[in-house]
Amino acid sequence: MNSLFDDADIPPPVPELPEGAHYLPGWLTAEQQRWLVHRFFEWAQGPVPPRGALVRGHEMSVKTVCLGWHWRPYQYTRDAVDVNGNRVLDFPDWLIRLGQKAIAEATGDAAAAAHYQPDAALANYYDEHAHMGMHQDRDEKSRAPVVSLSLGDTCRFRFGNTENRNKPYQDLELRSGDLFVFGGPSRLAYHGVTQVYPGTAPAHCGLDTGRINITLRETGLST
Ligand SMILES: O=C(O)CCC(=O)C(=O)O
Ligand SMILES: [Fe+2]
Repeated sequence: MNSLFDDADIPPPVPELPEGAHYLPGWLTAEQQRWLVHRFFEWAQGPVPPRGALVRGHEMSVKTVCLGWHWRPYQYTRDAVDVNGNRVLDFPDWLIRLGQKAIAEATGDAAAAAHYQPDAALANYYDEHAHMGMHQDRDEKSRAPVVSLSLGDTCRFRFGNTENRNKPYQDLELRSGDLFVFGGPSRLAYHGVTQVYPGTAPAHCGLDTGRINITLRETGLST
């Protein structure tokens, strides 16, 4: 076999998604991925360490560090009241611009992109055993889209409907560098991460083990 035509690096076909959901595989360059991975490790050294949030008394397997606003179920606060009480890091300007670029390229709607003002980021770290159950992102007052960036290991991402956790849903693989956006009629779709595939992170992404996912949101809150 001629390895020139090896298909290992060709992503699977892009699935048909419900209105408002957009999947842009390979959106981040290798350099951008490495840069974001470094930022994640800086954030993790910041005033609030990553922690598994308590959901109905159970600690999530995913460890989360927040920017702008601290998220805990089912509330945003400026201070990490359920961790160490410290105020979270500010939401950086460059991350607003990255979010706007993501909206522009995912939706083609330049006006929506210009108005997008994400003010909270949840940076999640998944080890090989971590997963995230089906849920809606509904603690935000704003219904502006959620922008999701994936780094490191590939995962199986389940994107469902707005009614319940069950079918219909679609499974897709989110790989390092992929962008996923959900807004409009898909803003409150249930979604989750059913599996992380260890050892699948590309060497260029700067993360040896595990997966990082960064979601950007507009909280709709002020001060
Ligand atoms: O890790 C992902 O791809 C999804 C993360 C997510 O749904 C969340 O942080 O609310
Ligand atoms: Fe979510």
